[in-house]
Amino acid sequence: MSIGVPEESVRAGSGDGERRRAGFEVRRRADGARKSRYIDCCCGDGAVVRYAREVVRRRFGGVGLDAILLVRRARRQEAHMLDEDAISGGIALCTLQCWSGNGLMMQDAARHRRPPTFIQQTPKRACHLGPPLPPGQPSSSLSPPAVRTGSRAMPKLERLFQRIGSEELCSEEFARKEDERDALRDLRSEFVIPTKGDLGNKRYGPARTNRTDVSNEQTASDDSEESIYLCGNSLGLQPRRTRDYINKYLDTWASKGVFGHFKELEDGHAPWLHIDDAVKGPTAKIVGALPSEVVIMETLTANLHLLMASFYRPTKDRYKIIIEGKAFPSDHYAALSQLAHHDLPPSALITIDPPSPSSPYLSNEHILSTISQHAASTALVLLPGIQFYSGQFLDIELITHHCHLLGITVGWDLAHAVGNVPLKLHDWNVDFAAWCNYKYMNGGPGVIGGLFVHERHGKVRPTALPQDSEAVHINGASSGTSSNSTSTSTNPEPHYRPRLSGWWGSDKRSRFRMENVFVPIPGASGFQLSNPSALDMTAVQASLDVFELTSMDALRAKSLRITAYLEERLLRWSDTDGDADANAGGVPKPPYTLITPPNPAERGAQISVLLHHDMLDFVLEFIEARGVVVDERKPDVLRVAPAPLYNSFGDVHRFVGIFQEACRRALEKGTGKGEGRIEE
Ligand SMILES: Cc1ncc(COP(=O)(O)O)c(C=O)c1O
Ligand SMILES: Nc1ccccc1C(=O)C[C@H](N)C(=O)O
Repeated sequence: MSIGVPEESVRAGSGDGERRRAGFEVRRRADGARKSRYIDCCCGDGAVVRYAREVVRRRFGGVGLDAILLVRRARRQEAHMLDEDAISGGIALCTLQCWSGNGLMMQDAARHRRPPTFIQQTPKRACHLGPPLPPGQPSSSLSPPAVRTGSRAMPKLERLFQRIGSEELCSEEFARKEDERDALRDLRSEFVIPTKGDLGNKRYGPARTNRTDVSNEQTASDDSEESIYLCGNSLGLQPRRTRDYINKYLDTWASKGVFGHFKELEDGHAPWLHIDDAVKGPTAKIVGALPSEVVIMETLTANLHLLMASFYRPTKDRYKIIIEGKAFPSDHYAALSQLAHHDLPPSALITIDPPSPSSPYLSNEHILSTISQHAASTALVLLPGIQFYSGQFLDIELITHHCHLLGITVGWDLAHAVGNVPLKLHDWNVDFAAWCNYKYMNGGPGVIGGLFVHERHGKVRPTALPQDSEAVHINGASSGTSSNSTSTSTNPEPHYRPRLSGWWGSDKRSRFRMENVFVPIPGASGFQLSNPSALDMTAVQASLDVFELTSMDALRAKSLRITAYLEERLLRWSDTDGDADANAGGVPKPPYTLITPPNPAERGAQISVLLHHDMLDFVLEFIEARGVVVDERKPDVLRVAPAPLYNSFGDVHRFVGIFQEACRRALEKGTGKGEGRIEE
């Protein structure tokens, strides 16, 4: 076997009936399976296994491949089950994924003991990966398969509250008990929750609302009551400490002037000169990076451009950019304008489109096959970690790996993912990523953003001597495109990835010497341009300090629970006491559908609700008059996001009550008769 370690055959643990039927055999390394956490998992026997091994050996030389798992993708359930088994055993997997045209590849292989034809299947087209190679044939004749490393990122998770009867689930008592058992409930007090009155009036500070609701009835009973704020996916709430931190910043500026840049103050924050370093550690934890791989700077769209200036380097053969069809407009414009900047036509922008307008879900198969289809001419893939509209959490690890196998650089817009779902940007080998700090990060409207550059792209090497032939190519970038193109022993400039530069990206020790020699700080900091707004940095620091009170894992645990609760409550529409299944048995269906993936592993905190047509305006007005804050995406979608840092189960309970009442009133008024539409 290519991994070249002693092995012993073992049978799978739980759930191996299906494996046995499919001819699965699981092998573990004998040299301490627990310690090494490696597994070799092959399907079928004889020819199939030999073929798979041969493909892997030729293509990857066995290097870094610890396991092979042939997954029958046409039956997703089974693929999930297999991966989950492996995860529960704490096992790292590499996956060679193959699809069969008819979904029967594994069984055929097991029964007939013959090598299958590997087909990568998509809803639209199938592309052959080709038949098994005869020995000795060069591997370049194979199209690369999708390969996953590391543990499965997207297991199929259960619907947590499915079995609880509606009477119990929909009671106030249930929400209260959930809040009592919520280990993070005290974090809510770290935030300023606007009152209903605050939201309604036009002045600063609290005041009673004079607003009337759409049906001219009594509005919210008590203006001093906390609003139901489920809009952290757009603008997060203000941490209480933000005001204190900003006051300190103002005091420092008022009392120290320019010395505030340099002076260590008692009980103060980091001198402004070092404020970028002070926020690295906590940021790195949130996105799963090394501190040197992240920097807080500029804003999201600006950062995407800066990163593309470095990572999108089109050539005659490879010049396309692939984005998703429903990309956030700013990303779309950014990608298009990058093409124009390089004198390339708009047709070089390839979009991964949802299968149908009413179903925004992008399956891995669809994403990977679109990328594969354009691989030969693609330079860059730019995708969202979480899709802003549907709330779908993309499989960053899988897609990144797929792109890398095809020689494509891939960047991620993490606007809706950062602070929302656990990320492992370093381990997932992500090339670059950018995000904003005003959504789940709670840094304040339009506050400074952040970016990630993988360690391998941020290296800065000392000037090479001319005879050092390796040094003329750094991280795949030709020295001819870098500012330091003429490398000689007298040239003081180091080698680094080309970029658009500014003085704040240059080494702190020489930054103020004004010598006009750019010496990039290794890592992401070397991508900085200007001195950052200390006011913005202070706000981000306050929000990061709230995150420091917990961990992304703890937040995710709560998020999974509270979002599942929201989903389950929305699915129980019936006025009567039936449970969720009763809806299928003739009880009226709700006048809305949920377009966010039902698998909790494939979403963050947001549930997008597609209302029947023409209901949105009425529903929104009705719920806003009662102190609910969610956001709308015309024509028919409401996005509802319980942020685990500050939202309670009580919030969700109150929201669903008001929202469903609004829907009933809308139906009574005669709206909501047609199916809803999502953005065209
Ligand atoms: C996915 C996504 N990308 C880009 C942006 C634009 O961000 P900014 O205005 O901070 O550049 C946003 C939000 O506004 C967003 O949600
Ligand atoms: N920054 C804003 C300013 C005003 C209104 C909305 C935003 C948003 O951020 C929208 C968000 N990106 C979205 O997913 O819709």
